Amino acid sequence: MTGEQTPAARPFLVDLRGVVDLLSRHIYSGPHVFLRELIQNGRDAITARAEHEGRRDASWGVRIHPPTADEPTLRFEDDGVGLTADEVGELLATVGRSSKRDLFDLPRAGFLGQFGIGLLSCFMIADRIVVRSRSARGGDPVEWVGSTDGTFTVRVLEGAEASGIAVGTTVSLVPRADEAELCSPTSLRELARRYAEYLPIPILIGTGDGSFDGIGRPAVFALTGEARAEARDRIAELGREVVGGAPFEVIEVHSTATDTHGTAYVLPFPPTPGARQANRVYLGGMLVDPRADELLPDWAFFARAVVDSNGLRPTASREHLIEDESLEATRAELGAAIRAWVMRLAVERPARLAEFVGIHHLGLKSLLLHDDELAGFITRWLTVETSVGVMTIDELVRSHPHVRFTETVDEFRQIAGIVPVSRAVVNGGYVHEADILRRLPLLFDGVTVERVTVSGELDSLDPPPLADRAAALALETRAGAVLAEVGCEPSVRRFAPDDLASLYLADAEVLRSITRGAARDLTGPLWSGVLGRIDDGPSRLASGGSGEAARAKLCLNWDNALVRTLAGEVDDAVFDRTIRLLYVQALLAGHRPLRASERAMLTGALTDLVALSLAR
Ligand SMILES: Nc1ncnc2c1ncn2[C@@H]1O[C@H](COP(=O)(O)OP(=O)(O)OP(=O)(O)O)[C@@H](O)[C@H]1O
Repeated sequence: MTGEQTPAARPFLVDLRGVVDLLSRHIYSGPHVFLRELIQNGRDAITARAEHEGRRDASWGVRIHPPTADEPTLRFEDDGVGLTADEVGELLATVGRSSKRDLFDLPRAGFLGQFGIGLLSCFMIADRIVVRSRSARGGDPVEWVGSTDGTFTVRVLEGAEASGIAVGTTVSLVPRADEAELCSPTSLRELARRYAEYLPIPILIGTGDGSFDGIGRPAVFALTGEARAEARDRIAELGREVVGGAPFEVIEVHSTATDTHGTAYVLPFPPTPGARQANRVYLGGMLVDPRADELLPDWAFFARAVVDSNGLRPTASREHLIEDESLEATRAELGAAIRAWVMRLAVERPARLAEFVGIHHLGLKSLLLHDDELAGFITRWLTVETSVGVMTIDELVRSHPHVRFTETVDEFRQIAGIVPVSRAVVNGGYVHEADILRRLPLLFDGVTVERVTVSGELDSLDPPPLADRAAALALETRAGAVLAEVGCEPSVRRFAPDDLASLYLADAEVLRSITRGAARDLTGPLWSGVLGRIDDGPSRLASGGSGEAARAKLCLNWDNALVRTLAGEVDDAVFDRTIRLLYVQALLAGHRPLRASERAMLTGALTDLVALSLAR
């Protein structure tokens, strides 16, 4: 027999310093979380004691004694179940061991801890942790001392040392000098309040003169039923704190899937673009994430929720939620509550809904494109700009069931001035607007939509009467010769009002081409080459070049007296200068920036006209 031996299995060794470093640098957001972990252990120990004794004493709580000048030790006492000598050895000294997991290694309901690393966070502020504990299960009290070098001692306390130690646990730490500030009474109070103000057990902080301050307040945001109705004002008051002003609305939200209860506050102002949702999440009354943006659906960008849950799961740092099925189900249920509020508002208080839409219209517009159900009742309350004034979509589809809209603001500006009331046009140029308008036939019975263009509208304007056609054509030809140098084509039409002599009209693509032309004049050779190639491409359009169909138009109003005069016997020089002036005037009226050549044209035409009149 060769006697091959199986090597003996040996346990992993853990370098505690490495683990503490891992915790402080990569898991927890900073050393301050040690207090949260201690409060959480105290709270869990009280839950375990209540389970063990079959009763809960309302006075069981935690007491925090900040270090003082005479006593540099921070003491943290709880009235929980305590630990026996065996438990101390097993639970405190084994990284990752927790009494809060069940037979199947799942987190036990009712307990906040689960990972078995929380106590180690105390090493982020102190080199030694001293735990003295007396178990509710009986036996002598015990002392466990752990050090950052990875060693620990356990001893049973007897006689005088044991007397005066009640059931519960005291953790003592001497903060390192660099963490002393963190352990000042003010800082401890602030931290305890941040993490545990809603924990339903007494949490007391020593003031240094033997007295204690309590930090608790009821979690009004999570109340339900009658208690919620009674706490209405306090819930609204909390909303001011959460949203930074009186909330537009306070909505009760809950998820039965995860035993989550809370309140969603509707922002009274539009959130800044790109702002995170920042919802506050408590688990069992303890703060987990003050800025959770995954709690509500994206579309609920206008709400900020504060919730307490017994079913959502935290990451090991306890600073975020795990993105799992529970969170997904919760998000869906909370979203449904907010959606139901919007629906109720639509039915019961339409004016209030209109106000809400007015505040959040920009965000709502993007949301409506993805959410048909919401779109069904929100869309009608959105307002749009039309050639006959601002109106809600509801008013629009009633008065103009055939909705005509422009794709850009520029086109709208050009068209709005000439279309008759019966052919009103909607400005679809603002963000998401055209997309929403295109969907109107899906949302409203009998509604049709049409995208209008400048050239299409121009074509629909009346031509001069038959008897005047020849004169009008002659005017077009004569004006065309003057305007050729600016790449613009005259077109004689009739439109109201008749005191408007001319209009500058150009389709979106023509305007883009003109802008590129202006940029070419200003930029260096590289860019002007690139911009030039765009215009020389297959979709070649004219700003000063050829491209018949796509040239800008100077639309001359045949009903205007000056235009009619120009169609008569007019001296060449006067005709030329007047057409130039009408062109520049139309550009200015259309809010088009003047190019250098157009500025020169304006000055030149005026100077010449003055000179001509002086010469006569
Ligand atoms: N104050 C206490 N009273 C009684 N038992 C305690 C106390 N503090 C810690 N323990 C015991 O020590 C174990 C380890 O505690 P630790 O804080 O490291 O992890 P945890 O609370 O179980 O989990 P988590 O890392 O999620 O906080 C606990 O499971 C608990 O059994």
